[in-house]
Amino acid sequence: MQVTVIGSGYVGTTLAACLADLGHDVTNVDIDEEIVAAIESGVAPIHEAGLDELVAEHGGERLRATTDYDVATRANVVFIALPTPTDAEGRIDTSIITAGAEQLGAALAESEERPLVVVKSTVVPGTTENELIPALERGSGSTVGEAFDVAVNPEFLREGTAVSDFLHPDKVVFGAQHARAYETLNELYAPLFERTDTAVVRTGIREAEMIKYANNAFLASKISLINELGNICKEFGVDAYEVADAIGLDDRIGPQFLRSGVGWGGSCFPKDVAALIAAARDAGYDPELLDAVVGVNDRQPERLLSILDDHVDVNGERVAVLGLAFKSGTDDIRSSRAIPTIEGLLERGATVVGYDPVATENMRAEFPDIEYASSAADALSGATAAVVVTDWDEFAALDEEFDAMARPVVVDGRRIVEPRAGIEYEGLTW
Ligand SMILES: NC(=O)C1=CN([C@@H]2O[C@H](COP(=O)(O)OP(=O)(O)OC[C@H]3O[C@@H](n4cnc5c(N)ncnc54)[C@H](O)[C@@H]3O)[C@@H](O)[C@H]2O)C=CC1
Ligand SMILES: O=C(O)[C@H]1O[C@H](OP(=O)(O)OP(=O)(O)OC[C@H]2O[C@@H](n3ccc(=O)[nH]c3=O)[C@H](O)[C@@H]2O)[C@H](O)[C@@H](O)[C@@H]1O
Repeated sequence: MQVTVIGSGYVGTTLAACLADLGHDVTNVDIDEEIVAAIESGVAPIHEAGLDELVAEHGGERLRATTDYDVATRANVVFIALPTPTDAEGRIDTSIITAGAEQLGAALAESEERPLVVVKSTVVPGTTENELIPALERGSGSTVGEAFDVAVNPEFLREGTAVSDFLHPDKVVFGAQHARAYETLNELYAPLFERTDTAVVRTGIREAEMIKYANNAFLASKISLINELGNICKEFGVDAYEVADAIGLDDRIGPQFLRSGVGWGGSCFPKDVAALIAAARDAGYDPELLDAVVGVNDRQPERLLSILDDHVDVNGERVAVLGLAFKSGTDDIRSSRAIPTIEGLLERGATVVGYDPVATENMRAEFPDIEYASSAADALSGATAAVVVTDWDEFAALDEEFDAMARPVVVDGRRIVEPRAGIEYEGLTW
């Protein structure tokens, strides 16, 4: 099929490269000319395992990129994978996606086919019907069902494992109003369904929008709950990871997302939980539990630092921050727990030296004035303390590197460093 993907960030690029790999002809549209040039020349514009290979194989051929929305006139399916950030009050900010939908509508006015426009971005229930369809109609001067159809197909991939998650999903969700839209999505995903046993959920547009928020809210809540339990464990001298291993054996709980520590960050949990809270409140419901989920998460970096305070006064001391990305496997630092951790250290008068295998340049834009090391060993050398914020595998292998510290205080926010003789080690929830 001919596919256009509007927006070529973490989701749009992964989606386009994977659809090209499944045999479709795909074009990414982005306003960023560097991203477009990268894809055209077969280079992945973001760091994602497996993406380099797919973009190298298909870029410039079955996978194209352009800044021109008019390419959508040739498409059977057009995905919208534009950002849906939150505003200062935590509400979803639909300005980018609405403007994109209107621009897409204008391009679709020239369309020969009746393409299916698929909302991939995460949007609060009602957004597609109340804002995106009207924007497409304004742009095209036509109505839904006449010039184009609309569906919602939320994305559940995780950064760091985006390609593998997309190609091996637990489920795909098709939200639509008409059989024709389900059929088109089915045809598009058919090569994937042939390879994997995937649950397909056919539902309405609002339900599909809500399923995405419910999924993220549930996962964020699960982590905050294990963090709350972990904080209590710590007070009793109990190892929260032993407790998590045991409760995870209960099928009703399950073993995933039970790693307690410095909390959840990233481009989605923080903004999506905030947007759901704001939308619920606007609708007249007070989401007390979700407020607490955010509250527990906000507290974890400060708890990490207060454990550090118990070991050492960091004022005037060099402190290594191991890990800057919001999780391992990505260079994304959006809402990384490293940010409040660095802020807290700077407030305490510490000299901060950060290290991350891939996210340093992104963090440099956020904190241009701290020092960045090119290896964990360099970061630790001469440091009075180290805090671990991201669960990169390489931190598990650190050993004699700690010997070069001025004082080997290590506070681990991710249960990744191997405690050993000679270091003053303490974990956040164990
Ligand atoms: N990052 C993730 O892991 C996931 C994100 N999502 C959702 O997917 C959507 C996109 O997220 P990301 O890919 O992370 O965003 P992103 O910020 O990585 O990428 C967005 C891209 O859109 C481009 N763009 C901005 N305005 C544009 C316009 N008017 N026309 C064309 N391109 C434009 C930007 O240059 C950028 O390349 C959001 O709604 C997000 O909540 C859903 C599941 C996973
Ligand atoms: O909507 C989105 O953007 C995506 O958000 C998350 O994916 P992502 O944020 O990429 O990464 P996760 O693996 O979920 O990790 C999120 C945060 O939770 C933290 N986490 C995760 C698991 C855990 O047990 N403990 C924990 O603290 C991670 O360190 C990270 O900071 C969801 O897992 C995806 O399903 C969803 O598509």
